[in-house]
Amino acid sequence: MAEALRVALAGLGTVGGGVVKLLDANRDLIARRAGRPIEVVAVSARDRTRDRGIDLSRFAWVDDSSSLATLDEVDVVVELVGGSDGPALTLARATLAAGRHLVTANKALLAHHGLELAETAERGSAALKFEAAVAGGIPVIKGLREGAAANEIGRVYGILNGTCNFILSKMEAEGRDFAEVLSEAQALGYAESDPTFDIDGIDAAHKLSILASLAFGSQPAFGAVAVHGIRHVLGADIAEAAALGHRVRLVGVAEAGPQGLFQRVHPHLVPLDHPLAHVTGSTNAVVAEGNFVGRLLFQGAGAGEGPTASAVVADLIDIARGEFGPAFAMPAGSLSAASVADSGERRGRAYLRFTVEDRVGVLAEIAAAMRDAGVSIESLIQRGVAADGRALVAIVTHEGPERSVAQALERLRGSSSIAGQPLWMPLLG
Ligand SMILES: NC(=O)c1ccc[n+]([C@@H]2O[C@H](COP(=O)([O-])OP(=O)(O)OC[C@H]3O[C@@H](n4cnc5c(N)ncnc54)[C@H](O)[C@@H]3O)[C@@H](O)[C@H]2O)c1
Ligand SMILES: N[C@@H](CCO)C(=O)O
Ligand code: NA
Repeated sequence: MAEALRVALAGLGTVGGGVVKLLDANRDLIARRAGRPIEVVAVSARDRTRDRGIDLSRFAWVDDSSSLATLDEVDVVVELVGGSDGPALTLARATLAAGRHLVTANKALLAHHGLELAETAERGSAALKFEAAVAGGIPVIKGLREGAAANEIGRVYGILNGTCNFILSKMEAEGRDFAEVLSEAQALGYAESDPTFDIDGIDAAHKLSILASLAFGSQPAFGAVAVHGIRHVLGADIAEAAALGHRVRLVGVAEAGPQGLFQRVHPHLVPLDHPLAHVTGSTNAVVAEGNFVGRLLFQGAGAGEGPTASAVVADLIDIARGEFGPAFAMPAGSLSAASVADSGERRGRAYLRFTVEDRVGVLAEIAAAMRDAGVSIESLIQRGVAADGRALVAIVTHEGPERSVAQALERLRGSSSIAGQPLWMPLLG
């Protein structure tokens, strides 16, 4: 058998520990499939003494992770530290600049620096691989980059954050509000080190920018994605959505349109006859629409030790086989700049929810604002009066431009009849 592929591993947390365990458990099978053994030779993490349930004495230990990039006996560096900058970026740059291959699960790093890293990788004929970065164990990077490579993609969208999907599913199943469910989601171990990245849609936006790059040949650019999280979704919104035959899901959508590429992460109302409505708990799912292949659905575990390690090691097997090309499906110099999302011209149906004072004229005021902005109302429900004397008004609009809905909301801003911020959610079409 050929010489081993020698791996240096930075980060021994959930994913890094999983990679060591997987390489141990499936050692022989991986060697047969890869045509050569894959061996970890050096590791780096913050705490050398922590018990991780794995024997680290067989690996060289390095305190400064960036020095893994230039260790003599290393072919590939696996970056599982996390963070868009700091030690992860330093290590990624140093590894690729040294002409070494890099595998990473770090979507934040790629969303912010993917273009630069892809250019450096190409200059050094090195691989830059990141299957674990989007939807964890689901082979969606391979699916788009290889499986669907012959297609023009019209739209790619999906549930890209397990933490949010877990929270929304729990709120739905148990009729509870966001704040009550949040701590349970954090205990799952899927949350980012800064959990606001999950809840505010940032993690999903990182992943969406990577998917968009693969699907549309755009430069990965976090700043081009419009981002809204699930913080303001109430249990009552989920109940109204259910009454309307929908479920609330945080969906990232990247779509080619007349104004260029549009990328947005936003809670959506998803109709019950759509597969994404049936994705529950921490599961992820991605849909890609190709002009020859049709609709593809990728679904599975988007996070966790085993599934994420499975994706990291799949990348190592590709490298061991010598199977890799440009990081983002075409040479970095051919990727086009991503246009910044402008939703104004988009058309669709929308859900709007207002918390209102229960008094004469409130509904008329809301209806007038809709009329004046040219928004056509499909249905309107006013629900109950709470102890504080407030009621909930939920509206679904007919299809129309998003700009008109934004104008209606603008007209209502500052109204003394409306408490707090109204919530707007598109219906997934
Ligand atoms: N946990 C998941 O389910 C999951 C899924 C997909 C992608 N990811 C991504 O994988 C990466 C790792 O995530 P995780 O959940 O394993 O994180 P984690 O916090 O469990 O582990 C991070 C590891 O990095 C080490 N570390 C921190 N600073 C370091 C430094 N300067 N040098 C060397 N090591 C350092 C820590 O000691 C720890 O071992 C992140 O980019 C994350 O977004 C995680
Ligand atoms: N925090 C992420 C981990 C996987 O990338 C999630 O909840 O989906
Ligand atoms: Na993946």
